[in-house]
Amino acid sequence: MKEYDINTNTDKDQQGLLLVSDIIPDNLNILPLYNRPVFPGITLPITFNGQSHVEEIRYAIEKDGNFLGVSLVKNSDNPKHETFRLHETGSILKIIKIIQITDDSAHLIVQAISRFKKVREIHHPDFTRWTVTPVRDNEDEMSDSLKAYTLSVMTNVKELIALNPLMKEQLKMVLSQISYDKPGLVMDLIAQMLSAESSELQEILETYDLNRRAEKLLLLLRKEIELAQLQEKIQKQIDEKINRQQKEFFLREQLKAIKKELGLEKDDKTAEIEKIEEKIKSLTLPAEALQVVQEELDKLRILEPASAEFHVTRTYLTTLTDLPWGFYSRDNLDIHKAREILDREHFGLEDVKQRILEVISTIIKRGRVAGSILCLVGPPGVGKTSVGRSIANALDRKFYRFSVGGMRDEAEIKGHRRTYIGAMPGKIIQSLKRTGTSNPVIMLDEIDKIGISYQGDPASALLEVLDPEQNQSFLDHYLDVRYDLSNILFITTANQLDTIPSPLLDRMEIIKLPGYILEDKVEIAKKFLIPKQRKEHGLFTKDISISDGAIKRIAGQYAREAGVRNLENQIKKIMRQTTLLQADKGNHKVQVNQKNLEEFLGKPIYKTEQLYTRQKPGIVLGLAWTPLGGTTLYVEASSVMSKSAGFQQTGQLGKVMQESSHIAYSYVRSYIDKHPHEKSVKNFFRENHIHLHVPAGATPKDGPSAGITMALALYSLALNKSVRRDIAMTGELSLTGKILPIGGVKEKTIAARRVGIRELILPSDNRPDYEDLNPKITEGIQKVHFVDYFEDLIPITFPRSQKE
Ligand SMILES: Nc1ncnc2c1ncn2[C@@H]1O[C@H](COP(=O)(O)OP(=O)(O)OP(=O)(O)O)[C@@H](O)[C@H]1O
Repeated sequence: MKEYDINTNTDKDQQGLLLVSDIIPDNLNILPLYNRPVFPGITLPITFNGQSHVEEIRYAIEKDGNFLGVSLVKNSDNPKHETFRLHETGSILKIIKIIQITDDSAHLIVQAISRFKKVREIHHPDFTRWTVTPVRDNEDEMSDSLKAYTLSVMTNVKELIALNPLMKEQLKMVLSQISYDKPGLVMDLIAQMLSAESSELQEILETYDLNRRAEKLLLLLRKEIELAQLQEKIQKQIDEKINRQQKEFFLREQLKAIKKELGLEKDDKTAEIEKIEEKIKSLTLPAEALQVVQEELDKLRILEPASAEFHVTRTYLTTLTDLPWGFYSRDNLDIHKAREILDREHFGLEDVKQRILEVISTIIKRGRVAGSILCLVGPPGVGKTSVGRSIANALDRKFYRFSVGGMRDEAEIKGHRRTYIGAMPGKIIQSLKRTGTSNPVIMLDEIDKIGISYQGDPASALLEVLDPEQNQSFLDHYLDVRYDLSNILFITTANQLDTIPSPLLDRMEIIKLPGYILEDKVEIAKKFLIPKQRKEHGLFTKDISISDGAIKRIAGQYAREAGVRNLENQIKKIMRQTTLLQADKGNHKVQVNQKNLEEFLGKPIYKTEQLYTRQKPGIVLGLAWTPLGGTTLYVEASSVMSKSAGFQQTGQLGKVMQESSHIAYSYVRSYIDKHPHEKSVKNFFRENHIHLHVPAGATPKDGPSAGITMALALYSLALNKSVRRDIAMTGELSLTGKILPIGGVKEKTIAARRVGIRELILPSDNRPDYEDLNPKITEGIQKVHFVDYFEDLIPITFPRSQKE
């Protein structure tokens, strides 16, 4: 039996006296500790869970005089029996107070009395029970080395206290209570406070020799200090960062306040409002707009800058004040200069230029645009857009262009109401903002392709914009303030007139650009397209030359359409290859001529001038007008012997064209009946099923102007005689054989010339149209036959030898 002084603070006088309750029994119940060991000298609360542990504690209270042992569970030992898992050195605890004890948990306040060493295990069916021997520190003789160790420990502890404020209070209290003559106790108390690993702490517990214990503790203390230093460093860095940010924030706020106090700077909202007010001063706002602006400004003043409403109002005011209220560019009043600009930028187009100059001179004379809406109509690539730009240049006005093709929403023209999120003004107001003047030239492209949908009718919105009666006070939904558009010169472009809504068409001044003949294209290429593309590809005159013959071949065999865009594309192709050749071979001069053209552009797209090189009965060359320009078109008729007569047409003919084919069929049948013909001819339509076809079957065609062509094809088929190859015709046929006038004389003449036709047949009523044509267009046409009746065609079209 060993005795132990449990009161660490007891006076020397009391040391000899021992209470019965302080006598530690030899055999104790041993309870496991899972986290860290308990060091002697410590009083601490402790909880044990589990029914068997509660039983053990009860036993300790009842039988072992409140003493029990605790020992740390080993990490990787035999888990089967706790005995094998427990370290053999542990601590003897005395239960000082029972806080709560239930069937499966016990909360206690215990005091660790001393270390113990296991002597042997006592067999007990339910408990882990060992015979233990308490281990006391030998502090009787304080050697010098132990003193030194103790001092060193204390120095390190002080260092640690300085670093770790959490430990500070605890350690301070401990240190104040202990004296240096109990170094073992001091070390145990310090060890209890360290955050070291449980195995390291257990090692300290198991080290009975004080010098060695101090050594080990010093190691742990150093570690702890380093950890604390690192922690402090990290903390400092974080603090610094936060402090810097806070400092900057405070300084900035202070600066703002100082500046505001000194009147040097306003807050964001005031600055914003003043900016808008400043802008208003520079504008000539009409009274209505001014009132709205003032109202909106008042609203802005009371709104919170962070609110959505503030944002909406500010955007509205910015848009409104960004418009060029009262700003007009000064028009060029010199008509000669205007003519010079038009001539400089475009080849040919004499009558177009003439019409444009008339419009410009009116604008100059009246000093305002009012009423002039130009509509440039023509196939793609004939220069509608570039003529529009030239008009702006000639007038010295800003130019803005946008396409209305496919536009389905009225809001694109008139804007969205401001209540919608992301609302914007319409295209017209946007173009004013972009150009910065109230009198630009605005080009509305593809007006013939404007759409209608459930979102409104953009065409009627356009009417409001274009109509001189209405556009003085145009109301955009977003702006909600009237804007005078009457000084804008509107130019529209279209490929065809038929699909333009008639109220719009009525208000426009139509200027037709019919397309170019081969010679024009060669000139345009030489004078405009080649120099332009050369420049755009970074080439000089010395780098590339394209012979006249080659240009002619490009225009004739690679780009035969009415405009010059394809021609320009072919020229681009040559330029691109030149730049590549130069990159490969250094400063290499490229010379393109008729012979080597194919090396650049590949095989020609159009080989022969005409589809048919040999004429056959039933085939007649007609002339047609399409949105892509004038074109030549063959009509083919063929017969199938059949018991029942019949007539069918193919080639995607529109309704009007189908009707006119029926007229041709009926008329030719009755013409043959009424006039002397051979019997086989007389019976031809009764005995044959007739098929009429217009090639390029995939392209839709319509209109009445192929009437005479179809009738002649049927007549030629019935007679089994071919018509002349070198003649082309156009004209509407009435049921009585009268030939009625048609449109697009100019385009059709150009188309005929493009394929080398030299003789034309036109309705008599179209004579003035033809005679009005520029001699340059009619230059290559040797003869034009003006006809009134179907009969007139016969002597012209059938070669003399075959004539009846
Ligand atoms: N008479 C001309 N003189 C000089 N260049 C021309 C002439 N006609 C057309 N061009 C040029 O042809 C190119 C195509 O013209 P543009 O784009 O104006 O055609 P467009 O008629 O507006 O075609 P789209 O209907 O497809 O918009 C432009 O580079 C233009 O400068």
